[in-house]
Amino acid sequence: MNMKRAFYIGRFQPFHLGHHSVITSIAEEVDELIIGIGSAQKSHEVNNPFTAGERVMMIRHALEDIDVHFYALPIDDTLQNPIWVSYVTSRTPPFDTVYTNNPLVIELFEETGVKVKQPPMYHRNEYSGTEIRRRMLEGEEWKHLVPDAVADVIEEINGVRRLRRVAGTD
Ligand SMILES: Nc1ncnc2c1ncn2[C@@H]1O[C@H](COP(=O)(O)OP(=O)(O)OP(=O)(O)O)[C@@H](O)[C@H]1O
Ligand SMILES: NC(=O)c1ccc[n+]([C@@H]2O[C@H](COP(=O)(O)O)[C@@H](O)[C@H]2O)c1
Repeated sequence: MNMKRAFYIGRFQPFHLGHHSVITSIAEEVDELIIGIGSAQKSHEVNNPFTAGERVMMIRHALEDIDVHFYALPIDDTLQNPIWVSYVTSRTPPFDTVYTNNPLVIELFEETGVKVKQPPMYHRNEYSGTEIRRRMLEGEEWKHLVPDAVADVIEEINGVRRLRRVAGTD
């Protein structure tokens, strides 16, 4: 069995339609995709409101329509950057390509000889976790920027109320 397996890492706070578009394109190039849920230990913060388990739920439901085997795996941060790549690979199935636009992630993987591809950005001004959290806080429309399944998860966990509470605006 010689599978083409790739790794895509993000915080997914929340998982949005930009992530969905990237994964749809990656799915055409690989047999299996490992989705790393970064900063897994963080939640209940203005920039990281959702738990790792809630982000697993978002991804699981949002990707029901996608034709690729995927693993959504929470990955905690490490205190030291130089050990992060070996920590990641100790927690994931083997992969040969990383998809990311994060400069630190690019640097750390390239230093260890792993091939990195940078996916194109989709409507980055709106499809952005930062913009979606801002809209939630300001009471603006945000549901059209995420898959319907993600809006349902956020409603189920009362995510907007939590974000406002941790931001001290509710
Ligand atoms: N609109 C988009 N189109 C394509 N790729 C995106 C888009 N938004 C984010 N990405 C990429 O997805 C990966 C994971 O991103 P992340 O989960 O941090 O989302 P984000 O929208 O950048 O979140 P935040 O604004 O909270 O930092 C990163 O490589 C990021 O560059
Ligand atoms: N030392 C570390 O723990 C380390 C290093 C590089 C990236 N990361 C994580 O990888 C993820 C990258 O995702 P983004 O592209 O969404 O920023 C983040 O969760 C970030 O914390 C962690």
